[in-house]
Amino acid sequence: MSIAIIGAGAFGTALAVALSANRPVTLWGRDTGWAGTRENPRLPGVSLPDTITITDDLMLATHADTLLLALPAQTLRGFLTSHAALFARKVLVSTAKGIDLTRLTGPSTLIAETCPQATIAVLTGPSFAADIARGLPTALTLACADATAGRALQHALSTPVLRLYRTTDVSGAELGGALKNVIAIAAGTVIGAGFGDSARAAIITRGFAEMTRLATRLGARPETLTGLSGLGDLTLTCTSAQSRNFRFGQSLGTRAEFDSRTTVEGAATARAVAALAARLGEEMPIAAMVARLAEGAVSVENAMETLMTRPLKEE
Ligand SMILES: NC(=O)C1=CN([C@@H]2O[C@H](COP(=O)(O)OP(=O)(O)OC[C@H]3O[C@@H](n4cnc5c(N)ncnc54)[C@H](O)[C@@H]3O)[C@@H](O)[C@H]2O)C=CC1
Ligand SMILES: O=C(CO)COP(=O)(O)O
Repeated sequence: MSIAIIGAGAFGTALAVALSANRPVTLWGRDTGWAGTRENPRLPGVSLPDTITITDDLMLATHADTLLLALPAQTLRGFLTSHAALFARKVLVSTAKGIDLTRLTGPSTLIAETCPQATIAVLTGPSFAADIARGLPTALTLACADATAGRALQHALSTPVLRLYRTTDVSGAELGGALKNVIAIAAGTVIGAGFGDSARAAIITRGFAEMTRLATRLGARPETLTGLSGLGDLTLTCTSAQSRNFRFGQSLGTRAEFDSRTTVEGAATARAVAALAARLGEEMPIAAMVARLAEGAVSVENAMETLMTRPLKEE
């Protein structure tokens, strides 16, 4: 199996470092002006080994048979549409955590729509780029509907410090990764606003209930949601200031400025979730509130009051 990573942001670069322990890896980025230094400014302090070929030549990168797509979720559809011919018969592994706002689908469906002959997989779970790049022990979910291809990917992408668990539930795995970002914004907001750790625990738990309700309605298996890609990543992202989604939430809570160039997948996904929930007639009060908070349509105090004064119900 030959591997290229498409997207030289923090996560693509971290994956390149981890996987280069097994074999040579190609890392493609649209802006690789930093390549001569062997240090990506998006992942400072990490020196890239010589076994990684850094390139901005997409033709060269797509010589590999297996391509890991490490682009932000809202850019994936446009990127795949523009370059579909290069990706047509590849094994495509998405690492994006989001729901596309225009199509209201996850990355695997975007890939299926643009590259119908590709083998599709999803790599997701609790894993900060900086942790992976430093070689810290990490466990992820590898989801592929084709069990044979999934098994081959699981073995090829595992290393002594990167342990992959396998599932055929692609939809469940990618929805867990997308939805946890929305709840992480809510958790960050609660902490930023000083509502306390008890309120955060409530947001995590009720947020997980929302995640499970929507994902299972969309065909996910409940046990996938309780795995690494769901509960695992939700736990990480709602409790660590390493998370950009959590920090964005904190900035809403404290009314501090936030660098708009930072990748925060949960804001767009919250809007996508609100639209999906309306279409399906599902109640997603926390996600709906995150969508309004991120747009500045409601104050943090009003958001919390609205959530706390909803009609009382069974758990
Ligand atoms: N950073 C992390 O710890 C983790 C990130 N992820 C996911 O990985 C995906 C990528 O995130 P990061 O690498 O962290 O983001 P990043 O913000 O560090 O990098 C994004 C990269 O995508 C490139 N890019 C953006 N639009 C593009 C386009 N239209 N064409 C080509 N390249 C484009 C940018 O130039 C940049 O190199 C996201 O979906 C994120 O949720 C998943 C697990 C962990
Ligand atoms: O998905 C992640 C960890 O698993 C990274 O989270 P952020 O995108 O919020 O930084």
